Amino acid sequence: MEEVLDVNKCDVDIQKKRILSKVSFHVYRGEIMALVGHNGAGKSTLMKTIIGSREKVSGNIAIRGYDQDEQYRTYKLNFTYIPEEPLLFNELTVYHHFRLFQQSYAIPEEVFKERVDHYVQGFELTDKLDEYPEALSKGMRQKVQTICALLPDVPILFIDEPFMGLDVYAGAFLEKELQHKRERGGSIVLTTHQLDKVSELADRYVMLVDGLVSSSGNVSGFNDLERRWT
Ligand SMILES: Nc1ncnc2c1ncn2[C@@H]1O[C@H](COP(=O)(O)OP(=O)(O)OP(=O)(O)O)[C@@H](O)[C@H]1O
Repeated sequence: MEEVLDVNKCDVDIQKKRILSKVSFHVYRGEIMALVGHNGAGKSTLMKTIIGSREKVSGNIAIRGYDQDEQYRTYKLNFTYIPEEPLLFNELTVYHHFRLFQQSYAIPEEVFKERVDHYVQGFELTDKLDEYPEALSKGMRQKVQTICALLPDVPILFIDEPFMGLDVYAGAFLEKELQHKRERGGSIVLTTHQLDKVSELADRYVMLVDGLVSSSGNVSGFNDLERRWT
């Protein structure tokens, strides 16, 4: 199996406190990996470290063999990220956000138009394309951020709490899109507190307890884990 993400013995400190300790795991091509754990276990910190917005003290991270420290420019073109809280630009319209992603990831015009149409309809944003973020609800901003991350065909997508803030219809649409992405060979790492989503959607899980990987494995064994965890 082809390894897409390799996280190797990562230590992360925040304000001199060790938040992640020797975290190691990998993600294969075409699989969905769920990061689970209690509040404060370190899931968001781990994601931020992988995408490069938080520094590690030691360890290595590579995506498709591109090292985060040595080859960051290529590394970052191999993933997209949906943060827990939408981070949009006040001075750009919804459509301009999509254009920005098109340019950053060199998406061909035809593909871009087709995908924007598809996602905007699926997420019910057709009448919002010319709006600025301040005129959108939080859920709508989350949808815009989600579409941006879905537009490029990157090998791996990181999503912090994908279903938080989305209505039932949008959540179901996103779930279907994530499954399509996986069928096309894409990999996804997501954090979630919704344990039903883990068994429904993910292939494997990594469980963090106080910044340490306490267990990992196939989701088929997750029901047992869930009994121990809750
Ligand atoms: N900016 C920060 N300053 C100080 N401490 C932080 C900061 N960000 C995270 N932490 C600490 O790091 C630890 C891990 O937090 P993190 O947000 O990664 O947890 P999480 O597993 O994502 O939690 P949740 O499920 O609540 O989202 C917590 O103890 C938290 O207090």
